[in-house]
Parts: sequence; structure tokens; C-alpha cells
Amino acid sequence: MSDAETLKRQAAARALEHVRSGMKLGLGTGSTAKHFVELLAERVAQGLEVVGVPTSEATRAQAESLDVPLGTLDEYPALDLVVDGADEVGPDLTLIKGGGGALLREKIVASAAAQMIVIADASKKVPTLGTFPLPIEVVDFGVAAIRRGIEKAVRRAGCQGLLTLRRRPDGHVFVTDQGHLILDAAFGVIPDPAALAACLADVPGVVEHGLFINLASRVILAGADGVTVLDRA
Ligand SMILES: O=C(CO)[C@H](O)[C@H](O)COP(=O)(O)O
Repeated sequence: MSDAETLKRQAAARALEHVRSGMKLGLGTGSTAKHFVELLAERVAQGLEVVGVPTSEATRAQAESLDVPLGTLDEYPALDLVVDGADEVGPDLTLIKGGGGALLREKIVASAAAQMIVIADASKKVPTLGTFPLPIEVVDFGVAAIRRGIEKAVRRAGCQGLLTLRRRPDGHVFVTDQGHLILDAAFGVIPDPAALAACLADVPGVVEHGLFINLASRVILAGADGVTVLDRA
């Protein structure tokens, strides 16, 4: 396993310490969350009783293949805990998520959970959000007009930058699990995430965005110097 994967697994292992039998668990998406699901499956095989609610079809497939019992958010609308990765962790545990394209389900699941624990390698911690392009999920209609609307709206929050329609490695347009498209916004710096979130919410056609504000209660970061736990004030 590479050094980076080892760090992700260390963070995932620490998050697993928060899991108790009987919990309804949101299962995140991405390479770090994948470690968590693997480790969770080992505990399930040893007798831990949990129900997982996956945040993507990819995570559903992984969890199913490892025999982790699954349910839906309709069956379990109030979750005890969600464990998920992040693309950036900023001040006040504000996050950028959606690098894997699952931001909409991830945000719905996080909002339904009593606690959200984020797991990441320490490189994800940043003083200011925005180096990682912000994923903005939009409907599949009038994307050029939606893009113009976003460009105009975000200026009110002091943001500007190139919006790129996300594509898969094979060149086809990336379509989310909910059938939407993603515009990745290269703002560089997001001076006021809450103001930006409010501006984006005003644009018709924007379904959701990757700013997670006041959702993560704890962030577990694994770095060369060990594991650091950050709690939201
Ligand atoms: O938000 C996400 C998926 O939509 C992921 O949690 C985020 O992209 C981090 O992924 P990784 O753990 O692979 O770095």
C-alpha cells in the first residue's frame, strides 16, 4: 500500500472506533471512505450489527460485495453517524466535497446524520478553501445559461474563475447518480464560503454545490506525524 493509502486507512481506522452495534451509518464515497467500508466489513464479519446507507452507487456496490447490511434513507431517515472523505478541510471544518461526484447524496445523508466524521490525509487541511475546484451540480438543461447565471452570482461573493463541465476519463460528460451534470469552478480562493453558498442557492438550475458548512462535527486527519482530531467549536 502507498504512503497516501496508508494514511487514509489510518484515518478510517480511527473513525471506526466511533461505531457501535445498532448504529445506522451513512457510508461516504471516495478512496478514503472506501478504506472505512473495508474496515467496517471486517467488523461486521466479526459480529458488529449496523445498517449502512451508501452515498453513491459505487459505495453501494462495494458495501454489497463485502456483505455490509444496507438500507435506504427512506427506510432510515435519521442516521447516527456518517463517515465520509473530503477534498478540502477549511476553517470551522467547512469542507469542499464532490471530487468523486457524489456531493448531492453526500450532503443529504450528512444532513440526516446526528454526527458527520470526515476522514482524510493531512494534505486536505487548508487555511482557505478554493484551491480544489468547487463542484457545482446542475440540471441537464440550459447548461450554458446556468453557467452564465453562476458566473454572475458568484461575483457577489467575491469569487471568479473558470467553470469546466466535468467529463469522464473517456471524454464523455460525467453524469451523477441523480442524472445531473457537474461544473467544476476554479475559484482559487473562496473568501466567504457562506456568502458563496447563498449566492449559488439563488441560481435556477443549480441543484447543489460542494460547500459543506456546519455539517462536519469532527475531522480525523492522518499525516506523517500521526493522527490529528479536529472538532467543530
Ligand atoms: O466528496 C467526495 C466524493 O464526492 C469524496 O469524499 C472526496 O472527493 C474525497 O475523495 P478521496 O477520499 O478519494 O480523496
